[in-house]
Amino acid sequence: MSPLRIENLEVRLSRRPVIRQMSLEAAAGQVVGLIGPNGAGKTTLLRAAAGLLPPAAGQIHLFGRALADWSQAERARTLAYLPQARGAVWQIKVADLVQLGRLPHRAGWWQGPTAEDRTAVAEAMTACDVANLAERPVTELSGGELARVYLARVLATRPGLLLADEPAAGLDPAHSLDVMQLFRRRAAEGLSVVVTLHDLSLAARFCDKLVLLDRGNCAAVGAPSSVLTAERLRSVYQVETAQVTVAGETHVVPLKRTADPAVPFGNGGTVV
Ligand SMILES: Nc1ncnc2c1ncn2[C@@H]1O[C@H](COP(=O)(O)OP(=O)(O)OP(=O)(O)O)[C@@H](O)[C@H]1O
Repeated sequence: MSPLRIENLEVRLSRRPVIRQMSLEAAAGQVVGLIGPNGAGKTTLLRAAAGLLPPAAGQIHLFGRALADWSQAERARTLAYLPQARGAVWQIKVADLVQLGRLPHRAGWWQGPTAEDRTAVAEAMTACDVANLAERPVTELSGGELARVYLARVLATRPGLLLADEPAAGLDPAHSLDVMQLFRRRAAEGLSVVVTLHDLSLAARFCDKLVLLDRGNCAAVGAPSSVLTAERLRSVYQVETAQVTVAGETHVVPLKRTADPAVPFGNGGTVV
C-alpha cells in the first residue's frame, strides 16, 4: 500500500487550473523528486497532497485511504509537510521549535514530552546538524540554519510520508548533500519522501523517481535517467544541459538558455 497515490488530480487557484490530470505514486522507501520550472505547479501539487488545497477533481490516497477520510490529528502524525517559506517571527528557542514536531503525538496540551519525544527531537537535531544551535532563538539564525531547523522539526514527527518543498534551497553544498543523504537513509528505513528540487544534479543522484512538471502538466515521470534527457530539459526548461558522470553518478549541468524567442528575459546571454 503506497504512502501516497494521486490520480488524475486537478487543482484550481483563483479558478485557474494550476495542476491538470496529475498522477503520482510514492512507495514506501522511495524518494520522489518533483522538478520543473518556476510556476510549473510543484508547490501546488505538494500542498494538495498535504491536504492544504482542495482538489477540483481526482483522488489523493494516503496509505490506501482517501485523504479526506483522515482526521486532522491522524494526518498530522502520518504526514509531515515542510513548506518553502521558512520565516522566523517568534522569539522561540531552536530546541522548542523542533519539539513542536512532536505535538501531533501528544495526548493533550497539558502532557509534557515523553522519553520518545526527547529521543526523536535529539535525533532529528543531530541529523540536521542543528544540535549546536539548540539554545539559540530562531530569530537570530541565518537562512540556511533556519531551513535545517525546520527540517529537523518535520523529521522529529517521524512521519510515514514527508513532503518537502525545496529543502535544499539556501543550503551550502555540504548541507545540501547532507539533506539528500539524510532522505536516502530515512527512505532505507521505510520513509516515503516527495521533494521539490531545482538542482537537477541532486534530483539525478538522490531520487528513485522524478516527475517533471510543465505548466501544470506532467511532462515526464520515471527513473531520473529516463526523465532528464537533454531534449526534454531543452523543451521544458529552455536550457541546454550537459550530463557528466562522476564515480558512476550523473550530474546535470545547465549550460545556457536556448535561443527561444518566447523565453521571457532570454537575450541569448548578452549582457544589456
Ligand atoms: N493563489 C493563487 N492564485 C492564482 N494563481 C496562483 C496562486 N498561487 C500560485 N499561483 C500560480 O500557480 C502556478 C503554480 O505555482 P507553484 O507555486 O505551484 O509553482 P512552483 O512550480 O512551485 O514554482 P517555484 O519553482 O517558483 O516555487 C504559478 O503560475 C503561480 O503563479
